[in-house]
Amino acid sequence: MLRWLTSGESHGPALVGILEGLPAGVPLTTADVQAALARRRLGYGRGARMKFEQDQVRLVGGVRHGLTQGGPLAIEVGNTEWPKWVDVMSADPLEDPSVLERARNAPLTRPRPGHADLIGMRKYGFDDARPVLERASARETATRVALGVAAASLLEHAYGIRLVSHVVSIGTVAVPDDAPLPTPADVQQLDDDPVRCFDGATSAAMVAEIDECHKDGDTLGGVVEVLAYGLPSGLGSYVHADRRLDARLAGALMGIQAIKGVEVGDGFRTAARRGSAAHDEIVRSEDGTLTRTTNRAGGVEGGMSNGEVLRVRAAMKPISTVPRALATVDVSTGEVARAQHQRSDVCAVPPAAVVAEAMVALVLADALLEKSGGDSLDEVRRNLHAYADAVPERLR
Ligand SMILES: Cc1cc2nc3c(=O)[nH]c(=O)nc-3n(C[C@H](O)[C@H](O)[C@H](O)COP(=O)(O)O)c2cc1C
Ligand SMILES: C=C(O[C@@H]1CC(C(=O)O)=C[C@@H](OP(=O)(O)O)[C@H]1O)C(=O)O
Repeated sequence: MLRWLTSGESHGPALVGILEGLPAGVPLTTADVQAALARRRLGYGRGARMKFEQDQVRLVGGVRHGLTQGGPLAIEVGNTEWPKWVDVMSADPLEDPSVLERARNAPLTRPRPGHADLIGMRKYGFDDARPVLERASARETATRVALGVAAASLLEHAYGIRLVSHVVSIGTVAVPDDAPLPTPADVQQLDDDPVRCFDGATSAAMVAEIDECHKDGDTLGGVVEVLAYGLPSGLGSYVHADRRLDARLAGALMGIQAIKGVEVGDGFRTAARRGSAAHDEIVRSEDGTLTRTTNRAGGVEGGMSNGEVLRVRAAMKPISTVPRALATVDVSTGEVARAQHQRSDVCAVPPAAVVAEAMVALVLADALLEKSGGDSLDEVRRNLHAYADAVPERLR
């Protein structure tokens, strides 16, 4: 079983992620993690913070000479902006609390609709939204992406599984339904695109939509898709609700800040179809193996991977800190007010795709290890191939 945890605040000294349950021998370097974090910073529409802040990666535990050792992996993602926040976010009591008067510490008492601010203050007993937003912030997704690198490395080195993430819509601008799916060979093109979109014309329209929205002092959401190529058949199970691969993927994707809906395969569109046009017929291909004429299910049937390309989508709501600030109440005075706003992303759908890819990697790595067992990468690989080889000819 693969377990993960993260800790840290948006403006704290660092975030920390721990991943337990990885076998020994999985390739992982500081540069791999740094590259993944750089991809998470990409995307047209992000705010000023992405330009001046840097992620500083340190592999703290679980890796030696570029290979995991079987113990918990610990990754620290330091924040170069920390010197500006040492007083406001100090873990220890301040010797001279008056420094806070000079620091960025005015209590945040105008909770932002769509954020955790108001309910977090109510629930944890704070008079100030600062501690709520510090932990609710999607800055935390940096650690998930860092841990996802180790999961993706396991998937690739154990069985050649490769993930791809891309943006399928921003606001009302969407890629055409019949647009080709990107493959692992297209990842560089996606990384180079300003909005991580595989369709050139749609990408340009998305950029224009973000510009328009920015001008209007507004924000945007959208839909991302993650694809997994090369999965073996039989990850997850139909035997119990919490073993279903689709349920685990949906839970992991819904666990990302601002994600409000998940689709597996054609998802909600399938509900409008007749059964004869909703499923994927089984045919014998020329090489003698069983295959499908379509992939509407998105690679999952009966809560298990079916050997086709996995396809999951996640819908992100528009950024909650709207520059044309929304109505709220100042909870310190009870007066009608406008929500707190300093700066914000206009649109964070492209980085959300990278975060979704990391979450899918973590779920698939967990499901893969559940199938294979194994304490070393070699053992995982051997077991997976033994399983695949043992499937009788008539079922392949
Ligand atoms: C990659 C990413 C970047 C985000 N950037 C911002 C941002 O700059 N400003 C903002 O208000 N919300 C941002 N959010 C979304 C908020 O954190 C989110 O709306 C908030 O946690 C409340 O959403 P919830 O109701 O799903 O928890 C971002 C989310 C993600 C995934
Ligand atoms: C720092 C990151 O994202 C932040 C997520 C975020 C939010 O409210 O979720 C709000 C913004 O931070 P701030 O309010 O300080 O401008 C984003 O920049 C990051 O992704 O690394």
